[in-house]
Amino acid sequence: MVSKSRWKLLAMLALVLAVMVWYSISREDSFYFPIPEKKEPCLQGEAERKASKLFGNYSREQPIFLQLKDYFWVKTPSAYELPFGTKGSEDLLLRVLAITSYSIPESIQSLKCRRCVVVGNGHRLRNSSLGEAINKYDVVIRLNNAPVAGYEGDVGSKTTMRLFYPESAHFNPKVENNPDTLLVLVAFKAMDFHWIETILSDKKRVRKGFWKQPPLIWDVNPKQIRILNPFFMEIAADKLLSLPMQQPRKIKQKPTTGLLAITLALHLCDLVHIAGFGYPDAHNKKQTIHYYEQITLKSMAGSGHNVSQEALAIKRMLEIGAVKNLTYF
Ligand SMILES: CC(=O)N[C@H]1[C@H]([C@H](O)[C@H](O)CO)O[C@](OP(=O)(O)OC[C@H]2O[C@@H](n3ccc(N)nc3=O)[C@H](O)[C@@H]2O)(C(=O)O)C[C@@H]1O
Ligand SMILES: CO[C@@H]1[C@H](O)[C@@H](O)[C@H](O[C@H]2[C@H](O)[C@@H](NC(C)=O)[C@H](OCc3ccccc3)O[C@@H]2CO)O[C@@H]1CO
Repeated sequence: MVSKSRWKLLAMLALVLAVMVWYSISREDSFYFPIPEKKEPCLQGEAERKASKLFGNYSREQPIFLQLKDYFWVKTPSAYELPFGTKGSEDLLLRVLAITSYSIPESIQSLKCRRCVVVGNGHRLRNSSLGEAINKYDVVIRLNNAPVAGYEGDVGSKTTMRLFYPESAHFNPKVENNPDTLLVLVAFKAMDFHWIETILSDKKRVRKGFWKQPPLIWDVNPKQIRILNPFFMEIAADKLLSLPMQQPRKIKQKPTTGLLAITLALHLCDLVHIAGFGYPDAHNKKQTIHYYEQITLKSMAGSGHNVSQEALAIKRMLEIGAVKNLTYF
């Protein structure tokens, strides 16, 4: 016969177990009883296979970031000037790569299947509550000076990479990035290389030559800096937007940083999701375009972007399943 005290002990144990189960479920992180996280299935090479329909068979050998070691081995110099190539900016670039020349971190390189999300700066992210979902991707790519502080619920807080140029660099990079965020410089003109050189080697800053004043003091760890291979700009411009690579006009046509980031993600990742992409239609003069500030399409006059052409390119990517959209389009 089981004694009364044994029954009591069993009842106590059952109660403790029940509390543990309840606590685990209510915490959602399943500390006691791990439930496998329901992540999107990731198929190795899937993004590349789908993207080849858009890009054709372009070289997958191209490095994501420019590094001194690759640069010296380049047999044929770049055919295009910035932002589509490095022609004419070689000396400046070499000086930059002598200071900062790092590759993809092992934590990304070693992933068997890379799930990536590109977070555009569009207003569609406002009140989206996508923050938690965004933080779950292996690689979160953000753009320009888009903030996370105060918007975590909608846009998340993880930032694996942030693409930027001097005029779009956040003045307070430590607040809006993680300590290991890769700050990826997209160079549009030779002065952009010069700016990063002056920042990293603390040389005399130059104020002229920018269309908007970039930070003069920029508190970042040089190990976080990467220089994006202009090849991706060439691919986005040529294959997605059919832009001419040599443009004589003053306002040169170029892809937006977001379209560039999607192009890069299709090269780097196995699964590519996007969020926060899509502009209001051209007649909508009052709709604010960003999730973090009140500006309209008018602010983009003179930018050299063709947002309707880009929308078509993104729609095509969605149709063939190369990317999936977390917001509406
Ligand atoms: C005034 C101006 O030059 N605005 C440009 C701004 C500005 O320089 C930076 O925000 C820094 O202040 O940068 C751009 O882009 P921006 O920083 O606005 O947005 C980043 C990317 O998100 C996508 N986007 C944004 C808003 C929206 N409603 N729909 C979207 O799809 C786009 O793909 C966009 O690239 C840029 O770099 O491309 C493009 C904008 O033209
Ligand atoms: C991805 O492009 C970035 C951004 O989205 C564009 O709006 C911006 O366009 C600027 C353009 O690059 C500038 N051209 C040059 C040669 O610098 C243009 O310059 C006109 C100008 C010059 C001096 C003072 C004010 C304006 O300004 C455009 C913005 O209005 O380019 C970004 C990448 O740099």
